[in-house]
Amino acid sequence: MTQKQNVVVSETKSKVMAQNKSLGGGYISITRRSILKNLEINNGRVNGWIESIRASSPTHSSLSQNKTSWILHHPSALDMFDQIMEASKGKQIVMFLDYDGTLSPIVDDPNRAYMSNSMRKTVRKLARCFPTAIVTGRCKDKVYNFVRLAELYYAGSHGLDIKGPTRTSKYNKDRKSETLLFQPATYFLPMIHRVYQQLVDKTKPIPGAMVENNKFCVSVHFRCVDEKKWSELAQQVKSVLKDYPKLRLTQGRKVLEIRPTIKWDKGKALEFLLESLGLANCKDVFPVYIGDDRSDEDAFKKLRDRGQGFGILVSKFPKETSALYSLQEPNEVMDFLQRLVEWKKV
Ligand SMILES: O=P(O)(O)OC[C@H]1O[C@H](O[C@H]2O[C@H](CO)[C@@H](O)[C@H](O)[C@H]2O)[C@H](O)[C@@H](O)[C@@H]1O
Repeated sequence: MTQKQNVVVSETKSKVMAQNKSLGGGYISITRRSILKNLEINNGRVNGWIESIRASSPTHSSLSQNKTSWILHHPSALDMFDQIMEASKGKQIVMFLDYDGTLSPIVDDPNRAYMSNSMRKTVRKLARCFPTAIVTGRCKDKVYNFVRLAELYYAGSHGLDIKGPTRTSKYNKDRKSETLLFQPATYFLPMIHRVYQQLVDKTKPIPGAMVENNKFCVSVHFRCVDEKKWSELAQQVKSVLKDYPKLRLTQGRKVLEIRPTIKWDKGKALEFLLESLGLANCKDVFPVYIGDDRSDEDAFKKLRDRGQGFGILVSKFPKETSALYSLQEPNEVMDFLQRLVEWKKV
């Protein structure tokens, strides 16, 4: 056994990693391969796009064969609960929670990605026990309308729009956090707005396509677009983006995300929030980040690099990840958060 990120992991890890890498090619179906073959996006680099689709939309049956070995590498955070708590002993736990696919289940209509009342109650209790932040690709105000908990920190637009709690709790009594507002990409606002409008126009003819304005970034959803039209959609996005070298394209779960090129992501947002809490240089901090998507990997990686706390990937399928642990779905996230609350009370 070896000690990694304050938590004990099994020696089988390296073997499993090698195995996962060699099995990586099986994550995409033949049909998708042929549909995506002609795609050119991000200055003609099609490979990144295909890989992203593979990782974010794993449906191939071979995945289930890999599951057993993957779970050895990323065990369930519920199964490892006691070990996790042991590793956090004497340290300040700080909770970072992604929204879509983590606190709310993935649904076809992004405007209806509601969080359950039981999840809201659990997160409310969690925030009484530990400093808690929502870190999301969504616009901050939109995610706030879903979560409706004023005692939390919010980092919207992939961390480009950060706001402190507006209700005091034992973690922000000094009221400094109430005035916390950080927006490192305001320069991009007019550009993002223009791109949003152009994308709405360009994607209108594609049935099922939907463009979402996330303030400092834009999401082009293709969950409800026929796979035969994915290529066309990507071409339209590319045709808009070619005039905006200061914007970059990333991909989430059936969504293309247009973001400013500045070096800022969910990992940097996590670090910024630790700093705001006065915990950035503290050895006794134990940050836990839970997320389901590609953009959450920046935060998982940040925790690995810092050697503090760990990430939990929410996924039913094996995915390449820097998270240490896994949970299968938002219901399991709720169970895990509930156990944290109960543990803190004891
Ligand atoms: O960082 P996140 O909170 O995970 O935000 C990433 C994207 O989440 C939302 O889209 C995802 O959830 C939708 C609702 O379940 C689903 O329809 C979509 O296919 C998913 O990609 C959000 O709507 C996007 O703007 C975010 O970029």
